[in-house]
Amino acid sequence: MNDRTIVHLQGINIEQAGQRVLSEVNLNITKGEFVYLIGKTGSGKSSLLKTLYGALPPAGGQGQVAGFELQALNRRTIPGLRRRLGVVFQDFNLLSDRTVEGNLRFVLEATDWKKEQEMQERMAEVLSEVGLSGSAGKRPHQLSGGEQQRVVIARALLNRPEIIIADEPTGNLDPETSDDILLLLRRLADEQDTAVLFATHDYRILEHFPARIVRCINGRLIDDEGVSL
Ligand SMILES: Nc1ncnc2c1ncn2[C@@H]1O[C@H](COP(=O)(O)OP(=O)(O)OP(=O)(O)O)[C@@H](O)[C@H]1O
Repeated sequence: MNDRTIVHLQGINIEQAGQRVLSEVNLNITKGEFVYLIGKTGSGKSSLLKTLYGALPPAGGQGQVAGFELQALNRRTIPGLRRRLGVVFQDFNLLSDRTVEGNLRFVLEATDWKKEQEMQERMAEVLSEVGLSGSAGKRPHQLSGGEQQRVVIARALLNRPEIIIADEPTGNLDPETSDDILLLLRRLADEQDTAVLFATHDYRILEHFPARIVRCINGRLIDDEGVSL
């Protein structure tokens, strides 16, 4: 572990409804690193991601994410952790009755931004980063699936997260649009030093855009070489 470590798990056990899903998980991710998380359906990818964003307390072991101790998280500290993370799901989860700007504003207000000019500037910045500067006034249904996922990524970037946790973010997108979203996240990792943990079933993406891979298999997390982490 060093001062660029953003995820540090040691011997973490993960359970769902009292059943062990993953045992003795060790994982280190550093700032700016791009990591794929793969594994068959039901192998524990989403459970691991939930543990990282504080939605599933570990059933044993030790872990830190963005400086927060996972075992010590509680209702008071979880909002602080969530502010250091950007979470992107397969379903876009945008508020359909609000514009793109309204969706971004909703998050800024929920995370205590107060000054109108600063909010305007930050919304313009994140929309520019995802290539949607002209779309602030549109509603989600006026955007394509790829554009909606870009809005979700813009929303995830608002508070300058140290890591983006993406759970099958391209699962509902066609191959070309999936590539665009993947390349956007990889550019953010390179240019903004944001780590990205990208859960996917899409072996085409892994082949076309190689990066570090961690795999859930037989209740364990293993690295690219098949060594138990
Ligand atoms: N809320 C829950 N309550 C009970 N069991 C759950 C819950 N969520 C997941 N599980 C179980 O935990 C195991 C791991 O599920 P998880 O969703 O983490 O897998 P996954 O690798 O993300 O799968 P997929 O690729 O299908 O999303 C599965 O056996 C699943 O049935």
